[in-house]
Amino acid sequence: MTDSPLILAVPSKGRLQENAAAFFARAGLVFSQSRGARDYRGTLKGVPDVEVAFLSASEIVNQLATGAAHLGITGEDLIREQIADADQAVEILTPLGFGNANVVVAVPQAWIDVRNMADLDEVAADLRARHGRKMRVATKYVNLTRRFFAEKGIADYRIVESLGATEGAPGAGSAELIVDITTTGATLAANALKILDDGVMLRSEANLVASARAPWSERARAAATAVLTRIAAEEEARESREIRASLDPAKGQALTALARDFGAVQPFGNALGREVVLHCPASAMFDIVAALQGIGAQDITVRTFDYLFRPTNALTERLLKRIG
Ligand SMILES: Nc1ncnc2c1ncn2[C@@H]1O[C@H](COP(=O)(O)OP(=O)(O)OP(=O)(O)O)[C@@H](O)[C@H]1O
Ligand SMILES: O=P(O)(O)OC[C@H]1O[C@H](OP(=O)(O)OP(=O)(O)O)[C@H](O)[C@@H]1O
Ligand SMILES: [Mg+2]
Repeated sequence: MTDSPLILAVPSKGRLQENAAAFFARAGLVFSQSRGARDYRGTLKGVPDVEVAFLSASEIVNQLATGAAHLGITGEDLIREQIADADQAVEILTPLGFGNANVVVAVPQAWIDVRNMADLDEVAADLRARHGRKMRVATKYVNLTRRFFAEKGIADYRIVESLGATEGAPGAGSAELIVDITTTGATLAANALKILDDGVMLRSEANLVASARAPWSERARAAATAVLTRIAAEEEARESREIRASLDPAKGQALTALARDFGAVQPFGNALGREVVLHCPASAMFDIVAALQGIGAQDITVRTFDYLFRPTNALTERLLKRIG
């Protein structure tokens, strides 16, 4: 425990695998799987004290919840479904912009009069009256479903646990409706299902997640800081631009005001003679260029970075604040 390494859990299959690998690669974090591609453990090139565990998105949630892994990438849908006390057990460090999918309640398109969750009350009553049984909901999101249906005041139903091909359940007659994840809607459409108007239970995406229960040794902390520093520097770089220009030094005050107005910084100060260097949010770049032209700047160039290392970063701060 005192000097356990950092365990980093990475999706090894399914929808998140490719994007997760690309995400780490962008941050300059390259896996080495010493014993060939079927090895489920690896290391990070050039970052000591990290053990990489290649697991399914769902197993990553289990390991974060128990503390068997320190950091991992997985879907929020699985976190909310599989961990009852998610906010105690884990800290979501940042959403990653991939693996987007909604967990939804869907019913047969043929149910023309059923549009929202409240309408399910009538469906349930009808099934009971006519067939003497409960309305059945097929899903693998048992906990999310119970919570959401309770919030919507739907109580008269039964969950049929599904382990795959959930969308086929109504057609096969094993359930009346389903709760499942959807991205393009193609699978729902292929099974003649529609999402209820208020039936989006959760908008999920992949997240970088830390375990609050893992053994955060000094070694693990240092390794996590090294990993998060690279991830944050890549993100900071992607969201930033460097602007250089030639400007009359007498315009120093106007330049300082301009930088302040647009949230730009002058990393080398105001003392470069005619040379101006600004770091700015990518979104403000064209406005800043126009403003610079407005005060007489010339030969304005804009560059992107591969990495931008700040003295500290939000990811590391968030982690350290949480694990104390
Ligand atoms: N259609 C989808 N598009 C984008 N992301 C998805 C999609 N379906 C699932 N995901 C995300 O990826 C996670 C993993 O789902 P995926 O189906 O890839 O897992 P898996 O490794 O195949 O495991 P299983 O065998 O249980 O399905 C989901 O929980 C969700 O966060
Ligand atoms: O809205 P769509 O873009 O059609 O995507 C939705 C489908 O994708 C997922 O299944 P997946 O392909 O991962 O197969 P699985 O059920 O075997 O996990 C999910 O369980 C849906 O079935
Ligand atoms: Mg799947």
